[in-house]
Amino acid sequence: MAKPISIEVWNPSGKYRVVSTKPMPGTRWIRLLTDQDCRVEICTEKKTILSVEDIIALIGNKCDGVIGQLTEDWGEVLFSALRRAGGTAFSNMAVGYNNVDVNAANKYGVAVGNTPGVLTETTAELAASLSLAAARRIVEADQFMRAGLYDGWLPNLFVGNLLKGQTVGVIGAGRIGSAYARMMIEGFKMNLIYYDLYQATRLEKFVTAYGQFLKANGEQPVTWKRAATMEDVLREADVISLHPVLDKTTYHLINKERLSIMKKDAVLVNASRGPVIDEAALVEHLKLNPMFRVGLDVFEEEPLMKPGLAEQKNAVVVPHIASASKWTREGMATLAALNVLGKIKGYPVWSDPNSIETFLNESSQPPPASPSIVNAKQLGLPSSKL
Ligand SMILES: NC(=O)C1=CN([C@@H]2O[C@H](COP(=O)(O)OP(=O)(O)OC[C@H]3O[C@@H](n4cnc5c(N)ncnc54)[C@H](O)[C@@H]3O)[C@@H](O)[C@H]2O)C=CC1
Ligand SMILES: O=C(O)C(=O)CO
Repeated sequence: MAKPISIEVWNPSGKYRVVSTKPMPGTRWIRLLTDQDCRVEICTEKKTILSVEDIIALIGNKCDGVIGQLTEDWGEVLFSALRRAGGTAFSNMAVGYNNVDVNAANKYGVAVGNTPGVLTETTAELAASLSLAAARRIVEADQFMRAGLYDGWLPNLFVGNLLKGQTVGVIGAGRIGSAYARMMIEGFKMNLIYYDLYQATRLEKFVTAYGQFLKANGEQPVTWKRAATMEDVLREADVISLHPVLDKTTYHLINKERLSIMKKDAVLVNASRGPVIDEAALVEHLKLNPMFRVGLDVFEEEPLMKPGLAEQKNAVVVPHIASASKWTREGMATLAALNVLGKIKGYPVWSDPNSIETFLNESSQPPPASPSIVNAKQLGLPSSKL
């Protein structure tokens, strides 16, 4: 017999059963659910990544909705199990939902929520941190200090790259890519080149206005360019940060060939999804080009790194923590819980998933709506007029 899964239960007499596959930061998300007659069951298993079988056991025979994680494989098997248990609501505690088969969810009439907006700045700040850490060799220098190797200032010690006046390249200039671009432009007076399927009009206007401000102050103005091809970004930029969604069009977007056209001393940052880079090709490139540096938050086969990556001094690696600020993680939990609650209660879907502040305001009741349901149209869910 399978070992029972350990859980923590809130409001045992609640009418609706909502399962969270992981403990999540804060308590507001729990309160919002229990106040609305939900029994909340939180999986407290020590195991980091739950299997499909573990989640089927959690869903059980009666489950109205599940809050899940980006490490879980939400496809046909789980959505059919959820539907059999009477459930129609699922939310990822993440903005990216490449772990979710939305077609399967549609087939079983399950709403799929995600958590955009609340993590935009936090994620962009981590991408900016990785850019700086890689450009200025901060991790290498830290290790050198701790190893007791510092025996005095030297003209050639840990020389890195100056950002001011250089070009920042952004691939995927959506919410996070645009926020990152602004940080690098405003903070370090970098010029912008970006590639996206859509024009980033607000970002372009910001750079134009900031350039005019600098010029009026007698400083060198910053500039922007929307690249016709991704290769243009790779050839021209000194620091390149990847922020697209992961789908068929972005899988191995950065491969051996594209790495070879980048500047030999470029900095490449990835805080989107690991498979956007062919990581084995990247390891080879790092070995052959010691001046080329990367900052990685995500990996092709998490939690693993491809062989050789950990040994490369020109790589800064952190464990998928880009959205890990307290405010953001509590906000993600709140949005995910409200996505599930909204569907269970038959609330409409918030009409602008980018404007979620009202759901995050702790001193007021959130509006009766699901903040962000990605398959609302396919399921014919009503849109909130609030
Ligand atoms: N490392 C982490 O902890 C985090 C990672 N993410 C990842 O970042 C991604 C982006 O998040 P947001 O900015 O909120 O999403 P978004 O939807 O606002 O931006 C994504 C952009 O990528 C563009 N894009 C799509 N296909 C493309 C292609 N083939 N070439 C170039 N651009 C393309 C889209 O047009 C869009 O502008 C998420 O999907 C998620 O995978 C998000 C948050 C935290
Ligand atoms: O939200 C996401 O997509 C993440 O990767 C975690 O914040």
